[in-house]
Amino acid sequence: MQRQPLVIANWKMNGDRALVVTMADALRDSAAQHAGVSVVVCPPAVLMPAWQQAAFYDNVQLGAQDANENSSGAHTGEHSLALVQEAGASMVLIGHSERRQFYGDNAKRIAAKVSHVLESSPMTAVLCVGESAQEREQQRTFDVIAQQLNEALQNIDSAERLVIAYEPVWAIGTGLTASPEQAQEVHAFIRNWLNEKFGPSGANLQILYGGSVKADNAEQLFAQADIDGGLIGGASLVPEQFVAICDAAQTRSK
Ligand SMILES: O=C[C@H](O)COP(=O)(O)O
Repeated sequence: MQRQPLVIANWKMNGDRALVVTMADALRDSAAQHAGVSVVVCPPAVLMPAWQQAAFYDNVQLGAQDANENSSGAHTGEHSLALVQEAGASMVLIGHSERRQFYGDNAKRIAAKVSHVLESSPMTAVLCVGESAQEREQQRTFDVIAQQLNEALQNIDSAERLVIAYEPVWAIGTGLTASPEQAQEVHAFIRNWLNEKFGPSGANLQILYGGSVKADNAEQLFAQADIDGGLIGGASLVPEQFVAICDAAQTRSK
C-alpha cells in the first residue's frame, strides 16, 4: 500500500493572526500543486480558532503542538485532548525534543500522552524521536531511537493513528540538516523497528523527517525510500517556503 505524503507545520511559539490568514491563502492558492499531500498546520493553541475560521473549507488539517496526559483538572496553562479536539485538531505532536528538554516531557509522560491520545480520542499521535549531537558522535543513534520508541510505545499494540517524526536534535533550528542518506538510514531503522513491533501495518506507518527542512533541500530528502514527508519548524512560518516544501512532497505521490 502506498503511503500518502504528509507535511506538518509546527509553528512552535511563533506566528500571529496575520500569518494565519497569509498561510491559509497561500495553501489554498497552491492546493492543486500538492493535491496528493496531506498538509497539517500546528499553530500555537490560541490561534487554532483563527486557523479554523481562515481555512475551514480548505483541505488542510489542524494539529496541536502538545496535549496534557490528564483529561481535565488543575493543570494551569495546559490543554486537554478534548479541548484541542474541540478546537478542530485531528493530530497531536507528542514528545517534541523541545518539550523533552525544557518542559518536563520525560519517557513516562510521553508514554502516557501517546496512550491517552490513542485511547481517549479519535486523533492521530505524531511521536517525535531523535538523538543529540553527542549521542550521534558516540555512535548511539540507533540505541537512542530504539529506546525512545520502546518507552513511548510500550503500551500500544496496534499501529493505528500513529505517525513517527525523526528529528535529530542537532538539526533542529540549526541550519544543519541531516544528509538524505543519514536521514534515510535512521528512517529505515525505524521502519524495521515498527515492522518488528506491529507487523506489516507498522511498517506502513508514515515516518517524517524534521530538522532544518527548507524549500531547497526538501525534494532530496523526500526522494528517500522511507521518508514520507516532513515536520517543518522555521520554514513553516514563511508561506512561499512552506508551499514549496508541500510541492516537493507531491513528488512522492506520483
Ligand atoms: O517541529 C519541527 C522541528 O523542530 C524542526 O524545526 P526546524 O525546521 O526549525 O529545524
